[in-house]
Amino acid sequence: MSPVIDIKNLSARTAVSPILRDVSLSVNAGEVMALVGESGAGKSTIAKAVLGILPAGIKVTGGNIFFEGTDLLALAPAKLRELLGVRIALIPQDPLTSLNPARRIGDQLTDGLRLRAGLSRKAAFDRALSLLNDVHIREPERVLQRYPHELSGGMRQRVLIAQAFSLNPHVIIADEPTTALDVTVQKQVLRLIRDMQREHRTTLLFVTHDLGVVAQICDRMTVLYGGKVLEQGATAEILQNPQSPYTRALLAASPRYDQPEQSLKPVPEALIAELRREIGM
Ligand SMILES: Nc1ncnc2c1ncn2[C@@H]1O[C@H](COP(=O)(O)OP(=O)(O)OP(=O)(O)O)[C@@H](O)[C@H]1O
Repeated sequence: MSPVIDIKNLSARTAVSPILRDVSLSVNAGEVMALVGESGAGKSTIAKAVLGILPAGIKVTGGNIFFEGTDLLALAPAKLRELLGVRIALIPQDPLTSLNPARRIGDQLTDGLRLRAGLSRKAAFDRALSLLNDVHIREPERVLQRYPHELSGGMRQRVLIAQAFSLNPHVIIADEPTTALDVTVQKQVLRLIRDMQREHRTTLLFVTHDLGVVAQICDRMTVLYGGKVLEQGATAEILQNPQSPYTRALLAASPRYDQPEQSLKPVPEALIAELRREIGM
């Protein structure tokens, strides 16, 4: 089986420093791949590179990002825009800033269905209603009339999950999709993403710093530090038997969702210093 996403030797840098160092990873159809690492590891940069939305200060200096065999980095911007939202969709980190505050939920949710899938206004609203039902939003008719600020954070994220799945994309990139939510809502939203992913058999690239989240929904994981891949493999295997000293330290530093009272050990500074020397940071 050929991978849906196949990143090969991707490097990127700012004017002053490397951000991604020879990153390779592949995600097979229907699989959930986690990008894991602490802040600054380069997780979001990889996600943005796939989506073609790298900030102006970061340039790709080498490598390829194949999506179903097509190198996204070699694609004309207009062709890339055709894929985004339709074949490749995003569940963003902050639902409030990702929705237009001045437009009703219904109008925002139906845009893609009308403009990209060619549905009539009526058909798009019917589909939006059914999508809101799928993400367990009560009274969907009323919610379609609301503005984003009238919804809770969890509701807004459900709307964005509905939007991400609305055009049956082959890949969804979820960039820390539960970080902005409070803990009980995080669990519900995570379960929703997992259920939707399984039902639609969508390939999912899941950016997170939370190993508890990885354990719950990701089939495989890629551990990053300083823009470099340190370890990659099946989640269960890595969590049970991490090969990289950094992954071991990251595990020791993470609260276990099944044993939250256990004391945590921060990643040792000596290990970070050694890693930075190895990577050449
Ligand atoms: N617009 C930018 N200009 C310059 N450097 C940037 C820019 N955005 C990110 N960086 C740098 O790129 C590196 C990787 O950042 P990135 O956001 O990909 O990490 P991350 O693993 O997603 O971390 P976080 O969880 O904090 O978002 C960091 O050193 C960051 O400071």
